[in-house]
Amino acid sequence: MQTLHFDTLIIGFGKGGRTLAAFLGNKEQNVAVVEKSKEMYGGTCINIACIPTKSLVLSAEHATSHHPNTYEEKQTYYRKAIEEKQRLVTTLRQKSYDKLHTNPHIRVIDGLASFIAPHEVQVVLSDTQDVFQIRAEKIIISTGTEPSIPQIPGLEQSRHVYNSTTLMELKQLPRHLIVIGSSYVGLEFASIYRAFGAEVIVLEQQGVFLPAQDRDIAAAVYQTMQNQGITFHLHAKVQQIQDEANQTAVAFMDEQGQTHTLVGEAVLVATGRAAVTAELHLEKVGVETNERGFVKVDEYLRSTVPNIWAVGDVNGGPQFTYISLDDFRIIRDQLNGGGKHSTRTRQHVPYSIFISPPLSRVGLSEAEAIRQGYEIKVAKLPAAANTRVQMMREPAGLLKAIVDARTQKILGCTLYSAESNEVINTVAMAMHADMDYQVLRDNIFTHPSVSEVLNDLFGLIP
Ligand SMILES: Cc1cc2nc3c(=O)[nH]c(=O)nc-3n(C[C@H](O)[C@H](O)[C@H](O)COP(=O)(O)OP(=O)(O)OC[C@H]3O[C@@H](n4cnc5c(N)ncnc54)[C@H](O)[C@@H]3O)c2cc1C
Ligand SMILES: NC(=O)c1ccc[n+]([C@@H]2O[C@H](COP(=O)([O-])OP(=O)(O)OC[C@H]3O[C@@H](n4cnc5c(N)ncnc54)[C@H](O)[C@@H]3O)[C@@H](O)[C@H]2O)c1
Repeated sequence: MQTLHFDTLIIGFGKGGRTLAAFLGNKEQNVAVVEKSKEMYGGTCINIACIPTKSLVLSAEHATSHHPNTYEEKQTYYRKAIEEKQRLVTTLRQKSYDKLHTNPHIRVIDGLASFIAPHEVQVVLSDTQDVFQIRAEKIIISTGTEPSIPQIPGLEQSRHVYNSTTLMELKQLPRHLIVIGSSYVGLEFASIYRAFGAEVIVLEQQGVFLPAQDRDIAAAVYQTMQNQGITFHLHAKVQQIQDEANQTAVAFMDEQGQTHTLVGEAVLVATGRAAVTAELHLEKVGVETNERGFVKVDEYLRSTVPNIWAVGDVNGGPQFTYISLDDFRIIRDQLNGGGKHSTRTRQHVPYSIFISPPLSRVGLSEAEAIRQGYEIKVAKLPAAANTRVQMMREPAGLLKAIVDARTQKILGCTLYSAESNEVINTVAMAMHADMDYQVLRDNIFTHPSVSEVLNDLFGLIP
């Protein structure tokens, strides 16, 4: 069997993997990137996650602002949005491929990789099914995650059940969407499809909505989404899915043990994501995984085998593209001899759930700060206090800042407001710079802007 030799082999074309490939290629090291699907050049984010969903969020907001009346009008906006999403994804996928492909030190291989030995991987080419081996000094596992599908009778057989990838392939706007799961994926899709005009019902097995958030923030989100026409059932145990002529029936049990049946055109399963490690045959080389299949790594992302690292979702860290990118920085620092950056030095990671308006947070919630024993000062402000969001006709939302009463440092901030996905980065920067909260209270911001609300919010700290 043919064996190719490389300095570094990267399995998976995701954010961390491809950024590392470009970095090493520019240093004239020989790198192979093995990706099992041409449709996934660029990875999950570009092709089936962040980029297409956020393109749909913007298109859905545009559609809402035009108040389409009939289903046909709504359908036209939806169809155009799907086309625009596809155009964007195709462009970015090609750009991503070209960036690696045009580098003479990088070889992109379209095939499925699995381990044979700590330095050896077998590759089955996607087109021809030809098999060869790659030998590399360093190997980076960057194989990401895929939808985790619960065992529900009838789910597998149904023609109406989708995951986040397949729902976005639907060219026809479903009249009703039943969403199972109310975290990032469930809420973002509920928000998008509702804005396009579908009837949306969300089923969540937990009894608490957005359990990681303070109750006042969660209540504000719940209320706003309800006002937008989304129905929620918490404590909902989905029991069965059964197709009817052009629809499907979803039976669930409520907290009291009563069974209800919902009928709809489409069901989205948004119940989390599982590590893509089964095909790698990690057991052959002693790369250990945890009970959920994620690769076990230390703070420098080293697996249990010395020359093998894992970056991105597959290492069980937070599932965000910017974390995958930061994983690249951890590896880069090690390969450069510095090795200072690690998951332990990573701090103040912000996040946003792209509902309308987006919910963004950095640092601790009020409840977490109290649990951790801090003496705190808290400020709260309705998002509508900001003139810019009023102008944008998006006044919904609630803002909250938590400050350490002894040190005046910012412990956390939650912004449920239009543009919060941008503004939260300013707060995160202030936290990184270890600034006192008064810096945000007194900083000169442009006017009118959403960021200037930070003057008002931190000005309310007692
Ligand atoms: C619907 C949705 C929306 C999201 N929105 C956001 C967002 O707005 N912002 C954000 O930061 N994050 C978002 N995320 C999370 C983000 O997409 C992921 O954290 C990120 O893409 C993970 O990238 P990665 O580097 O781990 O690898 P991935 O990009 O997942 O790449 C892994 C690649 O490995 C390939 N592969 C797997 N096994 C093999 C094998 N054996 N051989 C060869 N190739 C293989 C796969 O085909 C895949 O292309 C979203 C996720 C979802 C599902
Ligand atoms: N804006 C973003 O950055 C963004 C957007 C989308 C996804 N993501 C990432 O993708 C990851 C996956 O997101 P997700 O929302 O799919 O998963 P998740 O793990 O965050 O949440 C899954 C939800 O489904 C519920 N659930 C599980 N099984 C259920 C069942 N049988 N019936 C009813 N409810 C059930 C859970 O209680 C939970 O609320 C997240 O970790 C996130 O980091 C990020």
